[in-house]
Amino acid sequence: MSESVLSVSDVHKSINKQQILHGVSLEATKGHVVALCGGNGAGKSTLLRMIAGVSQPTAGSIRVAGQSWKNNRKRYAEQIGYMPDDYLFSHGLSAEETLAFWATLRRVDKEVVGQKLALVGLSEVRRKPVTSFSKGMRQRLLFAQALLGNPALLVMDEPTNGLDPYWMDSFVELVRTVKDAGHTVIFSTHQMQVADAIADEVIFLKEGRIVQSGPVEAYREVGDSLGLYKAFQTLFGYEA
Ligand SMILES: Nc1ncnc2c1ncn2[C@@H]1O[C@H](COP(=O)(O)OP(=O)(O)OP(=O)(O)O)[C@@H](O)[C@H]1O
Repeated sequence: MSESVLSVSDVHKSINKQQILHGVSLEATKGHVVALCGGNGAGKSTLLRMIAGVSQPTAGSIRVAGQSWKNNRKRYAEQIGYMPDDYLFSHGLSAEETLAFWATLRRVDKEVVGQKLALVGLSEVRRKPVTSFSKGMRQRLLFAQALLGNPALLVMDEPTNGLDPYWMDSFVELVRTVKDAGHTVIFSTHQMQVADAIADEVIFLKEGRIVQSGPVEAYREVGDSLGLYKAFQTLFGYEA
């Protein structure tokens, strides 16, 4: 049997008495890429933040590489690299300095900084201020940050939002590289072409519930790459 890396079991979440998630369960095995798809307000970010350990479920449980936040927060956090949907970078710091700062927080050797910058293709611009970077370059830096601790699970919130086709393609390649290296990935998107390009499994979330899920091939069998678009349109009543 494949090794389970992420196990979300009957997770509920309420914020200010509003129920956001209603009993969500999902599994991801080692080296698998899961796309969490849904329209605005479906609960994707809320779920990903809980998997990342930023907030906690109201009920239910989440395990990552056998660890739970309740039992050991430090060990749990070590299993996860988190790429938020947005991040305000410090003014004046270069890419290298920014990553070195995060490496210190993570207690990761400084030499890893150079390796991760090379992996995401930012070595040549490592001394430039991050505030001069394009959206695609900043996304790459956040990606490098998420990989610093060599996590079992990479959690990414809308990683390709606002990227032009060039950065989108190179992002897809990066995810393939980390998948081949054995990392498990869960990411949210409403861009079906991204899900189609990199996901092994697709999960559709609507109003805080999983309404459909399955291997990406199953959608291709229904209508080649259009299968995912059609599923999205049918479920959410508009185009992705
Ligand atoms: N801190 C919060 N306080 C109040 N309501 C919240 C909070 N966080 C999320 N919500 C609500 O929970 C619901 C789900 O939000 P969430 O950001 O998880 O959705 P999403 O699927 O990521 O949407 P999007 O694609 O627009 O980012 C929304 O109705 C949102 O207003």
